[in-house]
Amino acid sequence: MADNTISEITLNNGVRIPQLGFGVFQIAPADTKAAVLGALEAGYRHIDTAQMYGNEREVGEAVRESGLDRSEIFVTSKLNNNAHDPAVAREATARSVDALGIGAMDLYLVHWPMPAVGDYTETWRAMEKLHAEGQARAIGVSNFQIGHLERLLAETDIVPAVNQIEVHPYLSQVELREFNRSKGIETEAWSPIAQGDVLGDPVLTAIAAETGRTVAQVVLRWHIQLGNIVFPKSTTPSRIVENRNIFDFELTADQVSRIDALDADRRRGPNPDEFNWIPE
Ligand SMILES: NC(=O)C1=CN([C@@H]2O[C@H](COP(=O)(O)OP(=O)(O)OC[C@H]3O[C@@H](n4cnc5c(N)ncnc54)[C@H](OP(=O)(O)O)[C@@H]3O)[C@@H](O)[C@H]2O)C=CC1
Ligand SMILES: O=C(O)C(=O)[C@@H](O)[C@H](O)C(=O)CO
Repeated sequence: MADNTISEITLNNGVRIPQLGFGVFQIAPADTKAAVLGALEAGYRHIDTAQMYGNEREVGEAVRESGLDRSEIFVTSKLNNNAHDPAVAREATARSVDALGIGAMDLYLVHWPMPAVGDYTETWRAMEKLHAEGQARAIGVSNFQIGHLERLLAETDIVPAVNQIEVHPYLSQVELREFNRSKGIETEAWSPIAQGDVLGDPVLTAIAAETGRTVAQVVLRWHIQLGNIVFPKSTTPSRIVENRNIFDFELTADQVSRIDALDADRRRGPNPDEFNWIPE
């Protein structure tokens, strides 16, 4: 407990991923390199970006300029919603790999299933080919519901390594996380502190007082003990450090249960069954 080392999880193809990372959604390109360098300085070794975020180039610059060996940093990106077509997916992936400029991605995800727009099984077939060609060490999905996963598992070959979904104390996603687990798919939790929405909660505030930690640390620690992979976003240097320091304490089973009980099925982001937004 006391050494505060970030734990790792072994994905279903043997690739290892740090359980804590740093998310860069809504970090402007001009601010991204400094934020990622700050996170790497604080000890993070896992960065979560996406074509949609417009900051892959700056993430890559930070990785290259960090002084760390490329193999020490785990980088995830995501296929954008306008690329649900095998040929378009191939072009989009080439642009991502070029922008990042760090060789193969460690993990590459289909960002949203986009059920009314394209056929995500065709997109996944394209991802399988890109993986076989070495563009990414592991491939996975994001925002896939149980029905989407069942179809993928029935009609394609590679079981996604992860499913990156919205999870926080107000949306604990018990059923979907259990489904992921039963299929060997790791759950990645996006908006792990609900973009700050949970931070004033009285139950969480009480547990923070009991543990001598901040509410953000308590919530991130809850994710870690559930087995979720998390990558909180912050551009505040003190919070970047605070969020990293969650491996030197443990919540009791009772504290975990009290956080579990906060589930209210309340999303901050879109419902993946209905979200079919295509960026320009
Ligand atoms: N696959 C998908 O569809 C999605 C993926 N994601 C991924 O998940 C990552 C994290 O999710 P995100 O939506 O950014 O939300 P988070 O739950 O990580 O919350 C980020 C917000 O919380 C604030 N914050 C961070 N740490 C603290 C702290 N210790 N105390 C108080 N406030 C804090 C940040 O402010 P400040 O920066 O000012 O410090 C920011 O406003 C994204 O960056 C992205 O990588 C996110 C959404 C969708
Ligand atoms: O951050 C992401 O990864 C997202 O997909 C979100 O931005 C999502 O598209 C959204 O919040 C739309 O309102």
